[in-house]
Amino acid sequence: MKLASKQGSGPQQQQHVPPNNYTSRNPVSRVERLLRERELGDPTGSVISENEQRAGAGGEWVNADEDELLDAAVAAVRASSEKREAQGGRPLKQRLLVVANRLPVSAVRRGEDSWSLEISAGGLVSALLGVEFEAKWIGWAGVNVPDETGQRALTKALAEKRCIPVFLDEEIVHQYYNGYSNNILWPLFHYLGLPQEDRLATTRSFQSQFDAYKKANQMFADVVNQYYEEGDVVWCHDYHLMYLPKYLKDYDSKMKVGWFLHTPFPSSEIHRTLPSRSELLRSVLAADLVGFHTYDYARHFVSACTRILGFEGTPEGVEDQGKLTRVAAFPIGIDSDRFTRALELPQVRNHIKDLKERFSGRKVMLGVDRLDMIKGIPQKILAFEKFLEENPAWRDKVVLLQIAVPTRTDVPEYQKLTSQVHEIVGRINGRFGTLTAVPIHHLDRSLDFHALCALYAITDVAIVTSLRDGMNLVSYEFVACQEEKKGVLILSEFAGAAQSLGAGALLVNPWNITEVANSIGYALNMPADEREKRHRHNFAHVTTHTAQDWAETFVSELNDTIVEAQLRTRQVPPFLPTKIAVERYLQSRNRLLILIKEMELKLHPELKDPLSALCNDPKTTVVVVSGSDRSVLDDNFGEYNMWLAAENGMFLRLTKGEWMTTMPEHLNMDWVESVKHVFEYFTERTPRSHFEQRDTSLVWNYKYADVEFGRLQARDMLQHLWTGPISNAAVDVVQGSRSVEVRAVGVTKGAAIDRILGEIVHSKCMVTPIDYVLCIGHFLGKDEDIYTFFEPELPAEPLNSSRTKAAEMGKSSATERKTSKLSSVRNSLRTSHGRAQKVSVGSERKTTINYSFAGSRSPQDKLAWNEGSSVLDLNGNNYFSCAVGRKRSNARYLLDSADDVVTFLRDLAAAPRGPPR
Ligand SMILES: O=P(O)(O)OC[C@H]1O[C@H](O[C@H]2O[C@H](CO)[C@@H](O)[C@H](O)[C@H]2O)[C@H](O)[C@@H](O)[C@@H]1O
Ligand SMILES: O=c1ccn([C@@H]2O[C@H](COP(=O)(O)OP(=O)(O)O)[C@@H](O)[C@H]2O)c(=O)[nH]1
Repeated sequence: MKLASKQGSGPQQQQHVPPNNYTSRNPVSRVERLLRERELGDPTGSVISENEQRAGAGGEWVNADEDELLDAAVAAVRASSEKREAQGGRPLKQRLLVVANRLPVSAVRRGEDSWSLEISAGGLVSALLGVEFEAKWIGWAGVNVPDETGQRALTKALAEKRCIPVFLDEEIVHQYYNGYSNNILWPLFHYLGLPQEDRLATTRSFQSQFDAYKKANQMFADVVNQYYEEGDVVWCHDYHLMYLPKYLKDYDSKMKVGWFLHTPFPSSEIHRTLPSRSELLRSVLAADLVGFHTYDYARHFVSACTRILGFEGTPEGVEDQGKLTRVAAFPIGIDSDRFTRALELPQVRNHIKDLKERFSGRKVMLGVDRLDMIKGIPQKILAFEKFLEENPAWRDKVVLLQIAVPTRTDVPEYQKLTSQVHEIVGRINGRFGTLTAVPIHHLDRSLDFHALCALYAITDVAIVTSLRDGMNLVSYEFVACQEEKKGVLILSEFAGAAQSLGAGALLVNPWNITEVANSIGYALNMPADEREKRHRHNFAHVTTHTAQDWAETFVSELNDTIVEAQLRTRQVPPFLPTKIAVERYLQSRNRLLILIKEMELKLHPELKDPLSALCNDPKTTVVVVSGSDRSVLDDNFGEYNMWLAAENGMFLRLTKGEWMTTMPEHLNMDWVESVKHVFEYFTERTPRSHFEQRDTSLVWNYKYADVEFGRLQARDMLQHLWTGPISNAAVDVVQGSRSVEVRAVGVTKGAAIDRILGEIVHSKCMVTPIDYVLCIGHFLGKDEDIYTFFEPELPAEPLNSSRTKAAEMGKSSATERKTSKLSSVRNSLRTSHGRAQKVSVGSERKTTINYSFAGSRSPQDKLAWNEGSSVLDLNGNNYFSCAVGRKRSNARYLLDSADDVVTFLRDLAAAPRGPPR
């Protein structure tokens, strides 16, 4: 996947990073980085003090006490952050609301108004047990409570544990939990496909289950909303609650919402089979931050959003109309200390002793799984059978202990699995067992924490054969308990944990029974030094990547993401104050009008005369910048007295002169041939589409094709490109409304302006600095850097905005600030970077590029010309950047449509002209 880095704001700083941008562990906090990018610099400034009031990067979490295991569960939901209040020095706490389908405790009714609470089993609960937070946990208590008395009593009992129940009735649980969540989403996300929808076999259709799913999500949202206070962080968990971010944001768009998926997110090819594929993605995208266990899952999610929704995938996440949802990988961990501490407890030591005696003379193999089809339990047992079959000498020397925790027992698939596993175990024990010993000990129940720790500690070989698994914490827990024994971990390559424990484990494909059987043999015979080496590696990982880190990183990133979104000024700008823009135009001495046209270059007939008038005004320079090639610009604008910038400014000409190239040196174009193959392939398969090859880009256009089909093809094309020819190339991919463009990195309209202006200034021999800039256009988000090109030296605010008013009241000097650096710059572009050179249209001669990318120079630095003279004398009031037809933009102003542009340019042209310069 080719992704442009966000490390620099200027086009010159665009660089390419390896495709792991969805990972979250950055050395510098995201906000700091953004501040640096935005040259706000001082981390004690006003923006950061807003940031100070959040938990997160650098924040200290308050540790809660941990007594009993149940209290530990409660502590798990106690997220607290301490940050110093800007003035008083008092700590500010940020509350965290953890929302998951299941509470960390399940309720068991003891009487009309009495309840006992038990710890729920499963990875999500275990992970959060390892986290010390000051927070509330909102979820389902795993039980139907139809009566008010019961609900009241349970609410009270849970409140002591900082848990808040969501009461779901039986029918909803059937359709939402057993049905949509566990019979549809769960198998699909684990690559087991969708169940057949058979109206004759069940009254529950996909649709009714989906409706119940939405209803349940709404019920969770209602409860969250009831407890939510401004400033809280709401962390939603898992596939049960994919609608929750949307419903929460419907309540309050300012709510800080994160969503984390504990399962895999499958390839978009799998996700697209889901009838409600788009709605679910859109609802998740309402969150501010979306997290996954691995980079792969994050990448799959982003590609599902680009392919299914047609949104833009960026290195940061998914973007739609300027609204970014951050997507990142946050691999979960465990609280390893809790396990190592438990091993020291007398009752655990006793248990260990008993188990050692019980299995003395035999090597112990261990499997611990919920009895779920994704865990590959039949595959594991069949591999063990094969091993025994092929290694008779081991038959009385090894035992497999399989803990199979019953789960989702109301779902028919799980019931079938239970019978299947029992049948296989019975057969194998019958085949290889003796009167006194059986090779497989199969337990259909859960163990308590201490029993589990003892089992992990005495195990020689742990075996995890998940067919798919979000992470698999059992493998982490086993490693944490093996400091003494240094046993071997056999681990499915399809578990998320394979990415972190792969170096120390024996990785297997669970579908390959022969391979798994061989690995069992290899593990049982592994020499001590190899075991030691492998264990060391994994132990170091497990003890340093803890559940606490995971949760802190997520919450901190969520806070940062929100501050960042506020800083990221993809805002809704005000409308262009056309009257003022005309007035200022009249008052100025040297104006620059930059008109940007994307694909459709045909000039509006009513614009011909005004454009001629503007072009012929000696105090005005008009430039048309386009992604199109030279001949297209020639055909459409050749008759005017203006500058043309083709292929995003790579070629330039005054209409009276010849084309010149401003192409940077060292522009890597090695990718062209392979991209061309992909374009040819899709052109052949998409009637009425075509592609153009330009000097710095390739554009596939489907504006004349069937729109729907064209879009589908474009999404497929992007997938082909990302996974193939451009996966390592220095290119940007720009998705247009009817086009896909692949262009060399740095070929943006903003980057072009730097080079173009140098050329114009030089060739026009300007003596008067440019004191008015109008930059107006209709194009894609990627090229928006053109609007910000002039910004660093200008006040940040446009006219009419609320922030400008504040600035005008207190800091009018900002608006008056002029381009002070201009005269201090000694070397002009020309002398430092040379001149553009002429080429003729269609010429093979590609002259060397004389402008190298300009780094982080300010526009004035960029545009200083000969020895000390100024190119720009622009103050904020005379700068009008204006986006057409976009809702959000980096431009200062908006115009609704092309018609508004025509009206405005007509007004501008009709304004009285000044004397020649
Ligand atoms: O609540 P249940 O229906 O009984 O299911 C138990 C949990 O199963 C899933 O666990 C996942 O989360 C683990 C921690 O991130 C991860 O290691 C594992 O690979 C996943 O399968 C499910 O995602 C949870 O919501 C359930 O609570
Ligand atoms: O008898 C048992 C068996 C398992 N577990 C816990 O259940 C979790 C299973 O998590 P994992 O990520 O391996 O898979 P999941 O069940 O969440 O899919 C682990 O923390 C185990 O310690 C448990 O509490 N009691």
